[in-house]
Amino acid sequence: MHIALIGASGYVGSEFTQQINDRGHQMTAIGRSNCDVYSVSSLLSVLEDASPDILINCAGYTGKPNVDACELDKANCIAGNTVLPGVIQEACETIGIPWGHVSSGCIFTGRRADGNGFTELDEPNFSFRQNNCSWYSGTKALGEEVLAGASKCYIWRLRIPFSNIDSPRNYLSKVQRYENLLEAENSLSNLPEYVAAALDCFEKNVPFGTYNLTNPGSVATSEVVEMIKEAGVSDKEFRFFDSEDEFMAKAAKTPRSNCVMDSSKALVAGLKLTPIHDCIRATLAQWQPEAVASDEQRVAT
Ligand SMILES: NC(=O)C1=CN([C@@H]2O[C@H](COP(=O)(O)OP(=O)(O)OC[C@H]3O[C@@H](n4cnc5c(N)ncnc54)[C@H](OP(=O)(O)O)[C@@H]3O)[C@@H](O)[C@H]2O)C=CC1
Ligand SMILES: Cc1cn([C@H]2C[C@H](O)[C@@H](COP(=O)(O)OP(=O)(O)O[C@H]3O[C@@H](C)C(=O)[C@@H](O)[C@H]3O)O2)c(=O)[nH]c1=O
Repeated sequence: MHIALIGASGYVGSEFTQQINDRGHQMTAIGRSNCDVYSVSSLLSVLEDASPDILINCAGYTGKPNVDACELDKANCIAGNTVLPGVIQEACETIGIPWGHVSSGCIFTGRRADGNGFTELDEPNFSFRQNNCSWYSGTKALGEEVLAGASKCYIWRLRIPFSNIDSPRNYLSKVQRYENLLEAENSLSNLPEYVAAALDCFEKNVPFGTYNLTNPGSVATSEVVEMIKEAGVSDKEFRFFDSEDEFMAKAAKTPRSNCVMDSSKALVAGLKLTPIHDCIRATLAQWQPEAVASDEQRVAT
């Protein structure tokens, strides 16, 4: 299969690149360096030259080191997360290729009123419509609205990614590096499993639509800390904020989405996502501290 990948240079895009190569697919990377990605005609011209079978969009604006930074660059953020998916949709539909878009679970907060996790049928409750969200989350929710009714399109929701490779973007690293932690319950996505599930959608002819690609279940920050200690990955004295108010006052500029998601639609479709506690333990057992991590040592857990 020949895959056009938009956003290959990023954290999520690097994992897609690795797995696309590992699976023996051909790949054409498209980005701002070789295309005006906001122009349908420019994008079409690159796509017509390359003639891919499918397209994957993992470009977007996340803010660095975290979503607080999106509050300072709102135009770029809404361009990358809301406008860009619409341009890509138009281009893909014009040439009739299937495609997938990396969305985020950060368009939800908490749990559903019935206590269950949010499914793909639930309306985002952390969005501009609720007027309760960060700029980042608002733009991601709007990005999904832009794609409502898209044909031959997957929307894959990723949420707080982690892997065994220590890095500033990895949630398991963030937990070890933050001075103080917010106690919260979250569904999370193991990045290698997320990317494998996304690629499997095409290979297994999974029906198009939206999928919560989070590892089944949810986990509290304090449980993650216990697993890090049990695995011998860190013996740090972890400290917690007393409350969300203290977190907001001392460490954050904009509210965070902490939420529980239901991934049963993905599991029923045959996508592989390991239950969250098992997955975190397996990931920590293969932990590669940043200083020694390299391509050769990379293990897909
Ligand atoms: N990392 C995370 O925690 C999560 C990420 N996601 C989503 O995954 C996607 C990728 O995130 P991640 O890999 O972490 O981000 P990175 O910042 O690591 O990479 C972003 C990629 O998108 C491109 N890009 C950034 N801003 C724009 C823009 N305004 N217009 C066009 N292209 C842009 C960059 O290209 P260039 O080389 O040109 O700068 C780069 O390839 C995003 O859509 C994000 O919302 C979802 C949930 C969690
Ligand atoms: C800043 C900070 C966050 N946290 C917590 C809050 C939250 O539960 C968790 C993650 O918050 P961060 O600020 O690190 O990350 P944030 O930028 O909110 O992360 C998000 O990035 C975007 C791109 C997404 O789409 C999300 O899925 C998620 O990965 O860490 C602390 O415990 N202590 C801290 O000092």
